[in-house]
Amino acid sequence: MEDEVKLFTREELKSRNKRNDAVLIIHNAVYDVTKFLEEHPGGEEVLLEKAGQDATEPFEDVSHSSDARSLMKKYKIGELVEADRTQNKAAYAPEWSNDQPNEQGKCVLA
Ligand code: HEM
Repeated sequence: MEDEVKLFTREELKSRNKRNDAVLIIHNAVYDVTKFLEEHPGGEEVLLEKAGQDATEPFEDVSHSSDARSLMKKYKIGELVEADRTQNKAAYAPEWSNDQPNEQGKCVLA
C-alpha cells in the first residue's frame, strides 16, 4: 500500500494555491512545495503565482539544473489521474520521456 502513487485531478488541486498549502503540477506529477517556498532560489513569488496549476512550461523555460530536478523528487506527492495528463510532455523535455512521437530524423545528404 505504501508504494501506491497517490492520484489527483487538476480540479482538486486548483485551490491549493496558498502560502500554507502550495502544490505544482510539473510533467504530470504533483509537488507539494509549501515547505520549499522560502528555499527556492528563484523566489517564492514565482511558485505561488503558479501554485495549484500546471507549471511545466515556466519550469522548463528557466532550464532548471539537474540539481533542481533531483531536488524536486523530495517534494513529489503523487501524479495526475490518467484523464488529466498532458500527452505532449516530450515537447517540453524530450529527455524525460520514453516515447518520442516527434522523432523526425531528417537527414540531408549533400
Ligand atoms: C519543485 C519545483 C522546483 C524546484 C525544485 C526548483 C528549484 C530551483 C533551483 C535549485 C534553482 C537554482 C538554479 C538551478 O539549479 O537550476 C531554481 C531557480 C529558478 N527557478 Fe525554480 N524550482 C522549481 C520550480 C520552479 C517554477 C515552477 C518556476 C517558475 C514558475 C521556477 C522559477 C525559477 C527561476 C526564475 C529561477 C532562477 C533564479 C535565478 O537564476 O536568479 N522554479 N529553481
